[in-house]
Amino acid sequence: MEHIDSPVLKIDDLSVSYGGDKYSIRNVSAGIARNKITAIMGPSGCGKSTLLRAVNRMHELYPNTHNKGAVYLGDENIYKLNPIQLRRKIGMVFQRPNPFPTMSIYDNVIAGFNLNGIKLKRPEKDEIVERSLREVGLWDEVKDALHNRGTFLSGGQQQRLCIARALAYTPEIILLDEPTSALDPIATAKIEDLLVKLKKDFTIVLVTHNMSQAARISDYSMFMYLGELVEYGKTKQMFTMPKDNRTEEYLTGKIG
Ligand SMILES: Nc1ncnc2c1ncn2[C@@H]1O[C@H](COP(=O)(O)OP(=O)(O)OP(=O)(O)O)[C@@H](O)[C@H]1O
Repeated sequence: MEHIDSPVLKIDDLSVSYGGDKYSIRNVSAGIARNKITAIMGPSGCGKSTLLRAVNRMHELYPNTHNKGAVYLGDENIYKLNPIQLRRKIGMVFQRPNPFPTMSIYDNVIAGFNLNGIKLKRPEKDEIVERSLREVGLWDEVKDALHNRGTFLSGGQQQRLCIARALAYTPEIILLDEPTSALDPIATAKIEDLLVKLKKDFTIVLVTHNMSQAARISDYSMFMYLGELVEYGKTKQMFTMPKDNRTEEYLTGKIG
């Protein structure tokens, strides 16, 4: 397994169950490299989303979950933090662009603050909205329509809006669960370019089914299989010289 010096996040022997003694991921340990893109790959049901959710405690939104092990953000075990505070530091973007349908573009960007009862003055809100929309390359496209609903945007624009919503909190880490699987190739390419740009300021962890996407944009890759982290290393190395048989079989299309 890849050793990461001074990781921003350290996953330590983590197992997660949605109920009973069946664990959907088992004994996962890995450091996540700061200001890099880490891809999580593997066949359907291998536990990619579960691992991603466990890193900002979104899995706890399902009933009966429990976990063993720990995840450290700096020196703090995230399971000892307040989940709302934690999700300000580790944001999440989902597969389907999900702007709040009744809210304007402007309100979508600052939704996290409003929903959590954080009061901001108008100039602060304006500043956060403009900064976040600029960061995702959407400002020029929407600056004259900020008070229109976000759902009028194209799928790719909506997904960039959802990334802007995550960035509004200036998190340390952004988790993305198959963020381009509902998008066409042009919108996908824009999101991929955006993620490569964003890694200068943020650490990115990306679940993807799309091996060529992982190869194109990630620095490190994890290969998961049946709930286990089978291989973790530099993406180039994993794609050219996988160490585990199962990784090779997945990359060559024999499993998954
Ligand atoms: N809310 C849930 N309740 C119970 N079991 C779940 C839940 N979510 C996932 N699981 C189970 O956990 C295991 C891992 O699922 P997970 O969604 O993490 O895999 P995945 O690799 O992300 O799959 P996919 O690529 O299909 O999204 C599967 O066996 C799945 O059935």
